[in-house]
Amino acid sequence: MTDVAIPGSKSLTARALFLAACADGTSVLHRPLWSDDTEAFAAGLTALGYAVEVRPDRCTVRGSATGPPAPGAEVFCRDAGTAARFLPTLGALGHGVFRFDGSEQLRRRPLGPLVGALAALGVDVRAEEREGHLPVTVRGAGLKGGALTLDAGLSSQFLTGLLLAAPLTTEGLEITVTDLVSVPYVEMTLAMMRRFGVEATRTGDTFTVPPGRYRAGEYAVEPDASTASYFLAAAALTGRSVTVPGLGAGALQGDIRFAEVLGRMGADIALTADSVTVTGPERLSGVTVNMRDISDTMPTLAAIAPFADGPVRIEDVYNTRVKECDRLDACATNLARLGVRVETGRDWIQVWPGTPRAAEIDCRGDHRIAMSFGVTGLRTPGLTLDDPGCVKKTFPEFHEVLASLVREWTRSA
Ligand SMILES: O=C(O)C1=C[C@@H](OP(=O)(O)O)[C@@H](O)[C@H](O)C1
Ligand SMILES: C=C(OP(=O)(O)O)C(=O)O
Repeated sequence: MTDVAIPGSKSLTARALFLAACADGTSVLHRPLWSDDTEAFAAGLTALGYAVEVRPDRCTVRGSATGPPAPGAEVFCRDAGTAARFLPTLGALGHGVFRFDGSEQLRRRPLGPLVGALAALGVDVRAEEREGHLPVTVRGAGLKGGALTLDAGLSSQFLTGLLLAAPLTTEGLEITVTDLVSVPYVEMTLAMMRRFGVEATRTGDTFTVPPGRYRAGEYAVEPDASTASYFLAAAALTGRSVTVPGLGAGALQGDIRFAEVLGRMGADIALTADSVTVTGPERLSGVTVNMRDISDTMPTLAAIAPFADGPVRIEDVYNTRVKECDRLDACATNLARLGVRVETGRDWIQVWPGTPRAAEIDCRGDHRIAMSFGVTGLRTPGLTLDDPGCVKKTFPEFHEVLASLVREWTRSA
């Protein structure tokens, strides 16, 4: 059995940074993730005037319960969806002109529902070039709050951005969603808000957040469950065992449920309060799985799917088409390059058993495509990635950690 140390959760780090920035007093975050996305998030907070002190294993944030201290800012979100969908709500709480922009990749991704929601709340918010996309300028004048409807069918991040900011509005927010994906991320948001002292409620499709004050404190970030999926998949694919310490039954991240999917494919799963272990079977079985709640792990499953003894079908993942790239298309195109039979529809992908042959993977600048097919490479001699460095978005050391896992397996064989 091999322990793999996984860096902190991107989603928990971003939420903890936001909440600490909005709390009264100074907060300390332990074991946050430092990667391109969370560095962009922290730099965004610094631009907004918050005092953020970054150390490798710890981060200190001095909060302001009355919105961003800066009288205006330019915030560059790089490739980070979290920064683009959470930080503009801070601009709306502030007083001044706040401009948000991102990489070409992030500019392509949808932002319309958040822009529309802020406008419905009376905020002066404008997309500069293309409706519903970065760059946007927010002229903050404090946020009164109120009731609104929101379409979160392309991304739950629009809802999370509004929920996190809601307690700092004068009247609170009542948000009714007409559609919602990635529900566990919203549950994570509500749990984190509670951890920082604010109770939001959900009744059916309506989320209600009263005005309130976040409490500063200490917060320890769990290892990232989406990152863990590559190492759990590696164990499932090779018949080996991997344990991820620090990530167990009490995890706040929905992506821990990827282990259950591997269990349905015949892997042995041991979940304790604070660890998960996957042991691969002789041969994986085919499976049909709805991944609407855990769609960041869709590429992980698609990339090991050819090695199952029957078809693997992944359903209800339309919104993976508007992530760092069109992930359904990227998975299908790369599997086809490897000589594997694959078919996709609007919101699904099906992969048939096959023996992948050597090919170069077109990563499309997407860390999850690179990491997922990096795992395929464990059983595909000659597989290469055209852009291995794109893993820096969430796990700059991915390739070294995977290689050292393989070295350890070889030593113990
Ligand atoms: O709120 C979050 O931290 C995230 C929500 C999910 O996005 P969508 O809601 O767009 O699916 C997920 O894919 C992303 O990696 C992180
Ligand atoms: C979709 C992702 O990131 P984000 O939306 O936070 O940019 C991801 O990490 O897979």
